[in-house]
Amino acid sequence: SPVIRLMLMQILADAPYQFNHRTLPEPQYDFIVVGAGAAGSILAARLAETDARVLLLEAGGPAPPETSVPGLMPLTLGADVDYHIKLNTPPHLQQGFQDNSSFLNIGRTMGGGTTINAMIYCRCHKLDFDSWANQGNPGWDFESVLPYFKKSERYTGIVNPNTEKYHGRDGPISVGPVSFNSTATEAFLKAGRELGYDVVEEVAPTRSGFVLQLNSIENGVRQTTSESFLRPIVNKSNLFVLSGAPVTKILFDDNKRAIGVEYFFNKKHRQVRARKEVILAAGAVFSPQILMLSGVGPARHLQEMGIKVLHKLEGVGRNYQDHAAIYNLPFAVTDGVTNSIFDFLSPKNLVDYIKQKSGPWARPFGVESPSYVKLGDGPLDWPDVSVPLMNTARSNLGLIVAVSDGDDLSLETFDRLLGPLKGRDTIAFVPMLLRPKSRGRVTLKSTSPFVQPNVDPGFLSHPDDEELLIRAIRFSFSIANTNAMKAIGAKWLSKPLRGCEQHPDTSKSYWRCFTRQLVSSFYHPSSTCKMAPSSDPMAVVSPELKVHGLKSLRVVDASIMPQIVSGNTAAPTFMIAEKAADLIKRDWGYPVYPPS
Ligand SMILES: Cc1cc2nc3c(=O)[nH]c(=O)nc-3n(C[C@H](O)[C@H](O)[C@H](O)COP(=O)(O)OP(=O)(O)OC[C@H]3O[C@@H](n4cnc5c(N)ncnc54)[C@H](O)[C@@H]3O)c2cc1C
Repeated sequence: SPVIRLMLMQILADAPYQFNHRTLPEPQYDFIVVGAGAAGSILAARLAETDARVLLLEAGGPAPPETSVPGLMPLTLGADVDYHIKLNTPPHLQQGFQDNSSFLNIGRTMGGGTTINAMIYCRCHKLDFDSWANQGNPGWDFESVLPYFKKSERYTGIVNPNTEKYHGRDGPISVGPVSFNSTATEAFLKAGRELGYDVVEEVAPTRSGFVLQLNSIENGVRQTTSESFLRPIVNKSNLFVLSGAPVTKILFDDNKRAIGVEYFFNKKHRQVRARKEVILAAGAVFSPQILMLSGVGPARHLQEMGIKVLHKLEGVGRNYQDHAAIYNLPFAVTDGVTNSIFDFLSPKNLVDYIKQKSGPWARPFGVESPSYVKLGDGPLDWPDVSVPLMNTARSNLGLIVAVSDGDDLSLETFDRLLGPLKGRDTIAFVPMLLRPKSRGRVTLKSTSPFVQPNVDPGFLSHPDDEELLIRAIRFSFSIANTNAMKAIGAKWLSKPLRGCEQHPDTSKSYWRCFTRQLVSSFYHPSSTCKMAPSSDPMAVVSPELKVHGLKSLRVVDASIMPQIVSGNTAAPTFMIAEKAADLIKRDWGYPVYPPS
């Protein structure tokens, strides 16, 4: 509520900057960046290092104060800073959710996903990027992109001679190890060793095993790309940031050159011109929506929608990938070994946070430690499954999540899965696929830019994905059955899901039924504007991120990933923006200082 937000603004010295302007943008800029999310905020800031004039347009409003507090992350889900898109899934899937489908959360505010996400800083695997390069994208192999990962990072952890060369120490985004591990997390890492896995550093290029997590948090305050990159340069005269200004269309001349955009601000449609380039950074759902609304995309779909085809590009909105996950595999644990909802409600902990930025409010909410393992077939040592430990499961959290409308399980499923754990300390595993073979699609629902597009995530449409997710569930149970986890009392108490009772308890057919009912998003939509050479029928952008067949238009965000990375998508998106900034500067003759 506005009153609570006002109170928080008074209490929190580090509330996000408001980026308010009293004037409207000028009629023309050199570069127009669409979307101030993970990628857009970085890109606009880097372009403004030159003397070019840069306009950054963001659909959402300023980041509200609660977003700066790591422990309050669940409050943002389903709130006004979240697009909260109901997924389109076939009727045999997701029956465990309200109305048979779950939500996809996407940030709609300054900083985009970085303002509402779980702040996990993940470098992913060397082979992710080598495989991008092998698909015809020179310059995107691991060795070439590593400097761009390091460029945005300000690592605050101690020096480790084995991994120091993979860290950046001078970038704008503060990254550090989790400030506190619960007893449950210690047990989880021990369980990994018991199962024969190493405990490894997140930035190791071939990381495989149980991982010590890194977070983008500094002194108890969330680090977003808008706070880290834009706030320090708000007074630069060549950068104009406008929030609350959704772009509705790209404007083209007769030569298919992007010459500006149409946007909506203060109840009016307006136009602004770009002298050099328009750059879409609206994320994997909205960059394809804007392209399609502008007549760029799959011809038949555009015609069906009554949109004049300016340029046929079959790949726009296709090739959609997300880390399909079972969000909640909850286990009861001994009281006190994990974070509890009551820690958040204690007045002492609130005062600690306000005074010293310490305590549970200062910690990343939820995931403290992931594991990356290979459970599928294939010759390479390239993990295909991740099972993170959530140190506070939803049963414990029922209260908060229900208030924020973020929990979308049906009441019946909630009751069977989490009911038996009510009032107990719990942990949950989140088994997920790192490189799903299924592909989904973003299509238009309406020609209105204010109607969210359809998102069909394609979950389990490839049969191998279902098999692997079942293996991932079983792997979660092997973790729970280790001595280390038994020592903290890990116990499966959930009742069989309705509709799955006919299958013998914990049999493969039971888990198949369970998987189909509960598969959902891990909030990592990507790959809908695939970077690939034009010979690839799904290609949307070139390795320079220029939209094929059009001029002066690029896409720079998570949508360009040819294949989703094997881990959380924010840090790879920072890298994409850092690299794109240099590609653009070089093209226009601005000085480029290659990162070390
Ligand atoms: C709940 C949640 C938890 C997550 N947890 C993690 C995590 O812990 N670690 C991690 O690495 N990743 C995490 N992610 C994913 C990560 O945040 C995203 O992958 C990342 O933000 C994608 O960056 P992007 O630049 O492609 O898009 P976004 O960050 O989504 O930015 C796109 C921006 O464009 C704006 N926009 C959209 N349409 C328009 C328009 N028409 N005009 C103008 N602006 C527009 C949006 O409002 C948004 O601000 C999480 C995501 C969510 C939602």
